[in-house]
Amino acid sequence: MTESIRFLMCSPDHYDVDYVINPWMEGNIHKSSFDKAREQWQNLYHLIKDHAIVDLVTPAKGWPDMVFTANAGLVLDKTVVLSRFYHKERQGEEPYFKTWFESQGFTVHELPKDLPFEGAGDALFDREGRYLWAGYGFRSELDSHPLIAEWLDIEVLSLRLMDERFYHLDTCFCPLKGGYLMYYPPAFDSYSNRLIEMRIPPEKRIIVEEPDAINFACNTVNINQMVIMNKASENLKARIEEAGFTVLETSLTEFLKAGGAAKCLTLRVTEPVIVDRHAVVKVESHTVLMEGHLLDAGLINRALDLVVEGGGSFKVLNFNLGEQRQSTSKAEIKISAPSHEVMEEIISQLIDIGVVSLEDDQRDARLQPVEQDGVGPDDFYVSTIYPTEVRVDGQWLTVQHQRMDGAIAISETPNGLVAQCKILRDLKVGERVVVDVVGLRTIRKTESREARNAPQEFSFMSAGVSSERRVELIVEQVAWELRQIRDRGGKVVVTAGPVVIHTGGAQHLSHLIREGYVQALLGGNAIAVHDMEQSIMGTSLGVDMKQGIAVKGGHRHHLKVINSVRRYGSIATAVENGLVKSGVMYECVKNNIPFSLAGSIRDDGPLPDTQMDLIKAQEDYAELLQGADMILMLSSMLHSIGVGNMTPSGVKMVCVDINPAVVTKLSDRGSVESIGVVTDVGLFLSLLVNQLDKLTSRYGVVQVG
Ligand SMILES: NC(=O)c1ccc[n+]([C@@H]2O[C@H](COP(=O)([O-])OP(=O)(O)OC[C@H]3O[C@@H](n4cnc5c(N)ncnc54)[C@H](O)[C@@H]3O)[C@@H](O)[C@H]2O)c1
Ligand SMILES: NC(=[NH2+])NCCC[C@H](N)C(=O)O
Repeated sequence: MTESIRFLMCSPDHYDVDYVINPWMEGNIHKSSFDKAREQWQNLYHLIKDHAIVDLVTPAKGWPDMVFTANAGLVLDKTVVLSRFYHKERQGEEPYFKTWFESQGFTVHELPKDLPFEGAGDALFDREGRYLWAGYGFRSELDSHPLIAEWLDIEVLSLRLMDERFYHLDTCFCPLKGGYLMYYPPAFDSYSNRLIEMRIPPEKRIIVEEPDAINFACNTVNINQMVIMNKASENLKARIEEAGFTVLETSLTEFLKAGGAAKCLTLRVTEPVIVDRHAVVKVESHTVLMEGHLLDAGLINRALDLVVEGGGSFKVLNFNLGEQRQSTSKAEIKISAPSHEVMEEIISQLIDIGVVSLEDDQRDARLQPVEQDGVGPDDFYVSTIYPTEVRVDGQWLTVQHQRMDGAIAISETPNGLVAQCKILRDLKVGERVVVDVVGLRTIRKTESREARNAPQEFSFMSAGVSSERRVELIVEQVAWELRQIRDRGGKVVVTAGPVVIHTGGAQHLSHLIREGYVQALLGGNAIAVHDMEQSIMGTSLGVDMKQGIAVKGGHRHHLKVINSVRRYGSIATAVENGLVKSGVMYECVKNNIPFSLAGSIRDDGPLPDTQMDLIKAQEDYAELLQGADMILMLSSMLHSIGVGNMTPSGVKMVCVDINPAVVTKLSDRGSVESIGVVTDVGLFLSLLVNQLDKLTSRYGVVQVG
């Protein structure tokens, strides 16, 4: 017997599966056998007793899970951090464990009431005593880790649990003597896995596979070179033995029904104490403010989900609920993350949805100089579509040329500091670029309840993909908007792919251009080629547009068209000389509508107007997009995504595509102004033109094209 090692156990007099608080208990209510449980517990008790001292705490009636003493608290030396159970089903165990610890002369630390932490079930010492691994995600809150680090004066490494079957750290993670670690990696998020790999060298990692993990192989009691567990496969046993341990199996099936096994049934009350240790904790906290229709627009849910999905945790410090339909709510939320890196990622996503960091009222943004033209600092802040402000030298600057996926560059000008969004290639030495996420805020329009809720006639719908039956309603809305924009002299930009022509949409798009509904056209080589092919030869990609059948030799038509237009030197000259007599390109030229054709690797020809210098093409696109009120994106994934990336929020975007995935990608920018329509583009355009004609005649201004 090793005198210096002691464990605390609790006999299963009142043990049963009485309720469900973890997936193992489901379907097992009152299914464990009392006699068998007692026998299994006795076997474990004697096995441990042969090698260590076992103390017993008196079981209390009505608290069936009290057998799992690992959850009593976390002990180091003569100090204990008492558990604060997450579920009320176990909270009644707390006073019994507290009394026991006090009777044994421990100094007992108690966490605040609303800060769950489930003791040694969720916190495991490295067996060399160097640091503490602490789990969070299901039963214990990340915010408990800094307090534990302080009280036990030890470095805490936070690990996030992801699989609810492994809801306590000790169900999937077991540090062993000699710096070994037996664990089941898929139970953790990638950040935690990296942290583990940084601390434990590969030769000391004993990876447990799922079949062993679900037999609670990681839930092991380690006494020197011995490991006691419910069950292990031959393969796992061999690997553990290779590391120098003896494996003792003892069946604990009745306790598995409650979600526990060997380690859960014990609490080690003598832990190796390293004298030279210090409290270190990487957990960071940050207080943020949210304002708006937090409940009815679902903003608070989105924010809290982002925090949790990002690996952080939160505490709502204040919530001021707006009392009336039009009033907004306000919430102050404390966010915690296991490291600065994780915090940065979470905050940057929260900034995107308009959350304001409270500390940032006092903090300037962090800037780093551009050291090479066209290259940003490593962790530059990636811009979004939302209007952004950045705090430099104590003043908030509005970022100019807002766009997605750029960097924010600060330059000194004779008129003072200027902040602007720049794509990486445009960064210049002499500018400074925002890194990290401090000193930044985005300005979000308060979304009204109505905009977020079910679509109403003539109100622009919230972001989301429409179902087929809503297409007509959307067409009505788009038609209404197009008319409004035209009447007030606004700007509509169309980006379109060749499918518009193949689906018979050319005549409708031509109509829109002729009627003044389009102020710029963006596309590629193909739309122009197929449109002019239809105009000159009556086919589109060799298919007769009237009869819908392929014409003999038709596959060469578009090349002939390209060749003819090349002879004229430009589309405009070809139109002026009567080669092209109708269609989309014809209307553009005739109505002085600027267009930009961006080249691609698959282009035939190309047409003389197709810009094969892609940087120049992007600049042309950006210029034509300036000041747009609405962008109609018609069946071109390539050009639509390109356009989406350079457009700030506030511009209405309508994306029409037959593929829901494309529509979702484009319309899901989180802004109310984007709308997706999953339908055939030819059909959409024909409905749109019809509706516009109806609207126009309703106003008594019938215009004949
Ligand atoms: N001959 C040529 O030079 C030639 C030919 C084809 C494409 N290209 C070039 O290739 C690039 C990409 O072309 P793209 O824009 O056609 O391709 P793309 O793949 O980017 O987009 C086509 C989109 O149309 C959608 N679509 C298909 N049928 C539809 C329908 N009936 N209704 C609505 N949506 C429908 C698809 O889901 C897809 O998202 C462009 O630059 C283009 O100019 C050149
Ligand atoms: N340390 C452990 N993993 N303990 C297992 C506890 C089981 C108990 N039924 C619970 O869900 O809380």
